[in-house]
Amino acid sequence: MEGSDPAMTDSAVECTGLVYRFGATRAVDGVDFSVAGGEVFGLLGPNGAGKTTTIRAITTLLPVRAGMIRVFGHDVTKEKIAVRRLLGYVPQQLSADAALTGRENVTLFARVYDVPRGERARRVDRALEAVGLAEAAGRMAGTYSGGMVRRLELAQALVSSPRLLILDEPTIGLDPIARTTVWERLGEVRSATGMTVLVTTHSMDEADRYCDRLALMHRGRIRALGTPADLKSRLDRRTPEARPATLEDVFRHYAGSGLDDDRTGGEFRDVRSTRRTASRLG
Ligand SMILES: Nc1ncnc2c1ncn2[C@@H]1O[C@H](COP(=O)(O)OP(=O)(O)OP(=O)(O)O)[C@@H](O)[C@H]1O
Repeated sequence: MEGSDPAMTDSAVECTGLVYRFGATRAVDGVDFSVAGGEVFGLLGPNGAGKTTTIRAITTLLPVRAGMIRVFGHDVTKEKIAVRRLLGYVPQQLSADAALTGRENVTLFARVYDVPRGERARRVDRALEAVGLAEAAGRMAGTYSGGMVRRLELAQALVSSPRLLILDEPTIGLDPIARTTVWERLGEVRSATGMTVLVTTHSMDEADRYCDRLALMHRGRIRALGTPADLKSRLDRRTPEARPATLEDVFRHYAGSGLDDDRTGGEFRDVRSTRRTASRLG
């Protein structure tokens, strides 16, 4: 598919047989899934399940040594630059600079992503507007609330007009109103542009409400895949109970007793990284 026309495929992401090891740890252990163009696809799973490793491979930040990933038909190994041009990525780690204004932060990303100089100012304003930060754009990012920082990071990723936006835990550490605002802004950009969204989350509630389809990961593998309604109704058939299954029931069924269960495979560094993200946003 080298040099193929991305418009020729409806599939935003095709991930086949992905295996990724950190030394002896098989962080991703044979993962297959595809994300259709225009959908919001959620990767759900406990700490250490392999979600971040999977999306870092999709973004080309980790090498794909076993398996294959295509983004709009482009092979992430052979066509790195083409893939990067199609992507926006909001990592878990802080990507905004507290000592720069909101506008300066987004402008920096516009340069990094090679947004043509003549279009930069307009695209930066549009991205800030899209996330509701037009008025605060002249303020230092260090004075922003956690929700504003997350929306600023969203603007940074949107400035290149990506066809695929990848978000790692976009609402971690945010209060309920800030969470809703992030999702609403995302929804508005999606309806305006048809952008595809791939998101990792621990929030069952958000996965249920905002994702078209979900893959539930546990110990490097996908244990269940489908729409939130599918996943819940499948569980209903297996364990008929008085009340309908929730997504949390689905999660417990496939991943053990809960997010903080020590059998789920999360390690110290997983907790540390989650806390670091949460505290800088809190
Ligand atoms: N740089 C690294 N070096 C060594 N092991 C790592 C590294 N990154 C991840 N791992 C291990 O790989 C496994 C999967 O980690 P990953 O970060 O992909 O999980 P995750 O599902 O994203 O977790 P979280 O929800 O905590 O972000 C874990 O066992 C983790 O400890």
